[in-house]
Amino acid sequence: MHKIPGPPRVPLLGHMVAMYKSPDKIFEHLRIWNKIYGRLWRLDGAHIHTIHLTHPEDVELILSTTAYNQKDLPYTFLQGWLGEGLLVSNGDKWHQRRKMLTPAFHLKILNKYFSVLCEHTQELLVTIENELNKGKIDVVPLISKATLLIMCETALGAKPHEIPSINSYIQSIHKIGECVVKRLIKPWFLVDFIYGLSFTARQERAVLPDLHNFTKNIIERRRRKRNRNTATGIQENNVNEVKATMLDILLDEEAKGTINDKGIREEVDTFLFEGHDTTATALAFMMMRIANEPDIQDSICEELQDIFGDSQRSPTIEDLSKMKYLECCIKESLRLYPSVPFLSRYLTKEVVIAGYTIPKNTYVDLHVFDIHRDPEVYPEPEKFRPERFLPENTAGRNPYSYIPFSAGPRNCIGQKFATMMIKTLMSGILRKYRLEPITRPEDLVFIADLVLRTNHPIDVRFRPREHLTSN
Ligand code: HEM
Repeated sequence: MHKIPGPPRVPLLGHMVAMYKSPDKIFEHLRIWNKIYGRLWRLDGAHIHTIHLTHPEDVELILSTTAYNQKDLPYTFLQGWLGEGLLVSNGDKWHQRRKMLTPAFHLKILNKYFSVLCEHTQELLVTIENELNKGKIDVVPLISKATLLIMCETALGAKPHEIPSINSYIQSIHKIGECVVKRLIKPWFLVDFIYGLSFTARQERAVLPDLHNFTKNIIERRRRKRNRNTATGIQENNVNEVKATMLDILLDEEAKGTINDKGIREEVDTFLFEGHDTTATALAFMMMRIANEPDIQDSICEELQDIFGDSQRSPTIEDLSKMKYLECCIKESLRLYPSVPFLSRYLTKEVVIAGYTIPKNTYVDLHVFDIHRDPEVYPEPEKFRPERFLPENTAGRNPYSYIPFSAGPRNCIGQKFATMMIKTLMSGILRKYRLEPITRPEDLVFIADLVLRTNHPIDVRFRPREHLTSN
């Protein structure tokens, strides 16, 4: 281990001093160290040793097998909120829950969600129209609200009018993210007792009831509705409602005794966060980037014109499968702006990586953001080039050089649904509006957080397409 390169260490403190920085500086420094030390390097803080990886072959070694898919820090910092939900659980519990929840993402079920996606797209277009007079719109809160409402209705069966306090739920998630990052950079916060006494812990404790009550109310409402339907013999099929939501699958399992109320709440909290925040992040960055790439935006619109002509009709699932160029743009956007910029694993057994023997109890951080910017794999990596993802250009590329949804047995369970959401919302927006740049790619200052965020708004101007020819 001691032969592995890394930034200079301070005796006893290791790299703790180097890591004690603001969230934007941490993000920047991790990137600088990736550049200086390359494929494999090391950071130590107190008794914690972390290996940092940026090479697809090493990433494959870790992600392709269940042998190295244990999660520990920083995921354990989320346990006050997400308990032992799928994102943070390990071992048999993770395996059993993953098996239980996989049917909720079967294509047949996702297709049933499609009409809900279309309705929410229309509502988003109305919201945008109402905000046009502002001249520019910060797309992060706009899209976060839309994806949260979509997740509530599809995964949990809750209609918008049944959901209170959406804005405060979103703010509470941001607050938790800040607490996790503060806990990571202050090694004394690794001691639960010390952390518990801190102002940050008090902030975390203050927002947890908001987060938990939000989902608890939705679960209770669904339970009561199901009980009423059972009592009156109504089948959800007959009431024109999306059935077999993820929550219904969990409530069915509860009836069989394979999960309890606490387990249901853990999974609902996990899905709601993972499902809406990552997708909103992906969409927000994509809208900003497309606004800055007028030729690419024109090409997407030509494809949409070929599919829809001048019709205002709603899309169908078949239409989505024809949006090949838009799909390449989504992939290219997720390459440049992966919603989850870092992944972390905890080694429970020794592994040899790039000739170094890494002992067990070491953390392994995978730098998705920089893996996606390797100039050997993606020449001129900062350029937005959707054609990188045309089938003829991906042949022969190591699949672990593109991991916005992670990869292997612990990959993102919601990947197909996320892509469907992004395609539906993005195509709906671009059919009605031309996106024009306010925030530029070079203005972005990323910060270390649970998902990729910036320390400033991401603004875009929306110009109605019917006005374009006359203006
Ligand atoms: C663009 C949107 C999305 C992106 C980029 C994304 C990305 C990811 C990534 C990178 C992971 C692995 C995290 C890790 O190992 O630390 C993950 C896991 C997960 N994602 Fe997503 N995700 C997206 C959308 C969704 C959606 C829509 C859902 C649910 C409906 C979802 C549910 C989950 C869950 C439950 C896990 C944990 C899986 C496990 O550990 O077995 N995600 N996601």
